Amino acid sequence: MTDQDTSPQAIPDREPPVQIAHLRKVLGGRTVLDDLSLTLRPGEIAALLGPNGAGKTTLIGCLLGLLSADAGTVRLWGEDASALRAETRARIGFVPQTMTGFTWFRVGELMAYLADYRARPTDTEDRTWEEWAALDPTARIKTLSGGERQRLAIVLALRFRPDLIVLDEPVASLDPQARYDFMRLLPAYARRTGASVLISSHIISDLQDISDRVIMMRHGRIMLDMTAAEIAATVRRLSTPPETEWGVETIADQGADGVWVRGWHPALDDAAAGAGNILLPGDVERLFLALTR
Ligand SMILES: Nc1ncnc2c1ncn2[C@@H]1O[C@H](COP(=O)(O)OP(=O)(O)OP(=O)(O)O)[C@@H](O)[C@H]1O
Repeated sequence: MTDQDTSPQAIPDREPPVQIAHLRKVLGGRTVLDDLSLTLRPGEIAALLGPNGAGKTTLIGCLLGLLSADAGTVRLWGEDASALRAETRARIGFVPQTMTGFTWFRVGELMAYLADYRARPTDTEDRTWEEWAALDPTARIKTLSGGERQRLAIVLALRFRPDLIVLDEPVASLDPQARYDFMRLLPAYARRTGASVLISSHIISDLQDISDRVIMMRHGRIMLDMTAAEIAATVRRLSTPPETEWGVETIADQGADGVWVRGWHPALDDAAAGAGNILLPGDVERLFLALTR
């Protein structure tokens, strides 16, 4: 990697990489995404969390223009996601949940084939992902294990130095060492290249460490969209229902286990404890479990 920006898009973008407004998607007669709005800013790393069936993959499909919106708009750098120019499409690196196809290729052949096919040159100086993946270039793709295919999908998506990286559960089949290394390399790489990242995963502890922002979905809607720091500072679990004058909003009621609130100020901690509350600081994993129960 050189410090010089070798990407063809050195001019700052006027529009955000992702801008979704009032998106609705119906699949099989069911509303799977419902009035969903989301903006991703340049260089931001956003974690997309949600239980099975929440709509994460559908949202990613709409974002990439693979699925059409039934209502609302999806724009990438100001362009309609369903009609992106080839140059704009080449700015996106997408890692799908599972990589299918291309089974007859060898690893090295597929890399070369896709490098020719893309409207953007491969970053040949930066071997971050090739080194991380440690794949045999002569191996046939049909012989790769699930985790090796996942590594390949990551290399194929990222070696073009994308400006927008979209990852749909990229680590599910990686071994612990590969996952650990990936979760350290990804934010460093994004910071270095200025890429924006949207990453979905069920492994919350991974995401909370690397993301600037946590987006929690359920039933096709965004339930919470905050930075991890905001969650730590302004979200608490109280053991008793909050006093109204504290000016907080209840976001999840766990009955005997207490109430999650947002809009908290750390200066209230002592007063709340003095009133007999057992306070739990905002924590992404516990909050997710409370919101999606
Ligand atoms: N083609 C389809 N026809 C009907 N329903 C669909 C279709 N594709 C997805 N769905 C439904 O849409 C909902 C959202 O699915 P989606 O794959 O987006 O969820 P997800 O949040 O990615 O889940 P997971 O964590 O399990 O990957 C699910 O209830 C799913 O059954």
